[in-house]
Amino acid sequence: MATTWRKIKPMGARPEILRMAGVNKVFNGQTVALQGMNLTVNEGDFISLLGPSGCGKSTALRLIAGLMHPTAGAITWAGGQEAGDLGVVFQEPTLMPWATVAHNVWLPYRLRGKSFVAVRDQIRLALKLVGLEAFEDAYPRELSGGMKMRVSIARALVTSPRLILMDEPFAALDEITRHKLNNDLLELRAKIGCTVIFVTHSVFESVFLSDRIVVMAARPGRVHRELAVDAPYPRGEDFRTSADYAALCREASGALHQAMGDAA
Ligand SMILES: Nc1ncnc2c1ncn2[C@@H]1O[C@H](COP(=O)(O)OP(=O)(O)OP(=O)(O)O)[C@@H](O)[C@H]1O
Repeated sequence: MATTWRKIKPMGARPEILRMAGVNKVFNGQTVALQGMNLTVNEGDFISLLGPSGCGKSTALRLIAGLMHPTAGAITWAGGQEAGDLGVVFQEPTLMPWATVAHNVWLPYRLRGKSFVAVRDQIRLALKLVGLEAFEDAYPRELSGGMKMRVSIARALVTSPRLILMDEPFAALDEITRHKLNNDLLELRAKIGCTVIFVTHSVFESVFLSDRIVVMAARPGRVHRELAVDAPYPRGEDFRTSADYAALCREASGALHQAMGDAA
């Protein structure tokens, strides 16, 4: 993993890294999960995909991850995609119970044929970034839910990916742990300048984390509206309890209700 991190540029100066253009996804010839989805991702963006259940948020992530192909349209990486360009964090930490924390974080490199010893420093660095450097020899069963999720995040960022996809990673955690991990994720982003697409149902979480919120509508799944969250980072408890945050949440909530009304 890189030891010199990317710096997050101001919104207007971020180079494009990925583009979805006119993407449709139809399952079994009948379920139109996405129709005409357009999205441009720029380096350093923190984008939330916010929308009602079934609007195609996970489908969009799975398409970007290359786990399936669009029925129509194109997903293009600027400069082409290379191994290690993508890190993925799912709602469940999906750790191998028989392997130590360090061996779990090794997985993306192992799949590329790199020995544990060759990437040990990168693994240690990734664990340090998520505050688990003292747990490299622990097994998943010895960790709390929040710690398991941190291991999953370390595994996603160990290759210094250009883009990290997170599919409702904190949805199963209690409120306090979720807030803590939201704070830590922003700190992490400030340190390493990663680009994130984050799927959530939570207006509050999307406003707290993102600089762009893509509100999606269902039936068929599509982008309803994009909102810029024009609040400076770093964001912490002061932001979470501010009038600006409340106003931004009201705006995002209004857009979400409109999107759900559109779909009704
Ligand atoms: N493999 C599949 N086969 C058939 N239909 C699918 C498949 N995956 C998703 N769908 C359908 O596509 C639509 C979009 O699903 P998707 O999981 O992307 O929505 P979502 O916005 O992520 O929902 P949620 O917030 O509940 O996770 C839904 O109608 C879903 O039933």
